[in-house]
Amino acid sequence: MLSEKALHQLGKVELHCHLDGSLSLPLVRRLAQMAAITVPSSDEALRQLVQAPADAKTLMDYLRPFDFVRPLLQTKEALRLAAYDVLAQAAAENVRYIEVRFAPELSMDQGLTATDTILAVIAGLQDGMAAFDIQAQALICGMRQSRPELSAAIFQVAGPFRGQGVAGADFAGNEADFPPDVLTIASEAAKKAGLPLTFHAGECHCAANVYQAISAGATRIGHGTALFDEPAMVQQLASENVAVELCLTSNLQTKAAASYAEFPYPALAQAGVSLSINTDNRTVSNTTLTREYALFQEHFGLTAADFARINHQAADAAFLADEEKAQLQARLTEDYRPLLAD
Ligand SMILES: O=c1[nH]cnc2c1ncn2[C@@H]1O[C@H](CO)[C@@H](O)[C@H]1O
Ligand SMILES: [Zn+2]
Repeated sequence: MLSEKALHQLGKVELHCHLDGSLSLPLVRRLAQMAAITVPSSDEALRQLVQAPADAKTLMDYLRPFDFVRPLLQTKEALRLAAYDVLAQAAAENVRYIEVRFAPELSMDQGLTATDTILAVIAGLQDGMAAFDIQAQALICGMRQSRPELSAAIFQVAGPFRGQGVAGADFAGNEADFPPDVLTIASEAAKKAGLPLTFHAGECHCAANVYQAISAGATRIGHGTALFDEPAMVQQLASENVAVELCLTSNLQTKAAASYAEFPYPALAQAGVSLSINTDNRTVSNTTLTREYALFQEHFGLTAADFARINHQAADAAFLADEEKAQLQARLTEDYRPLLAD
């Protein structure tokens, strides 16, 4: 068993982390002040506003705290501080590389353009990379419930930033009512703009969405929870090298998985699917990446060798240029060498 401290010290790669779901409480207070929004003075009361409700029964219940956060992220300064804040948290738990995702359209209520939001987040990531031992890129989310034409336009604007701070594109939000095949215009636009695609899919007991996402060109799947009892599709992911971004705590909160026993990790690992372990939302899910590792150890028996394998798989699935990917792999090899020595 790895101790809490040993889990904390492991080098990590995180591919699925939402900016707006991962703001630290001190930053929430600071942003609220900047936006002249009154928030409760006790941390406990504030936490209730930014955390998924304990009685959430669906993804849509889980997403409620994002409505509270949205007005806090309407300026370039706020977005820049937010990106820095997430890197500070990730670097503190030895994340070597992270892709931080956000939806430009949710920060355009007060006049920012999509380009403004992207530049502000990139600037915050650069601040974080200068301050901490971490590499980072942004992933641009389209919101499924919005007009696909809006997501298409945002991806078009984001395309030129590929490799200059932007990693790729994603779709988040209401999956049950907006499956991948109603978003064709937007996924085509992402691909045309040169953005590799990951897709939240299989988070609403809807394995068909995973299939649709792959057909739409996704090379990674966010969650994939519904793959639990879909051996044929699991096999397809393995043979097509489609990577799955696992988000364990989040899946229990949204009821994407009814229990640990219904989480697809064992089936995916057994089939050799490329995996990563992720928080999804540090604040909304009230977790850390280290805590997720502890849960994987406790419930699925992962060892240092498993964490090494999964982090190398995550690095391989990262939307990074070959040279940067090789550097990241070398760093992970160094990180895990002392743990894997016989
Ligand atoms: O697990 C999730 N499933 C689907 N959408 C999500 C999840 N977590 C966050 N978001 C959505 O993504 C937006 C951009 O970051 C958030 O505002 C939230 O609405
Ligand atoms: Zn997510």
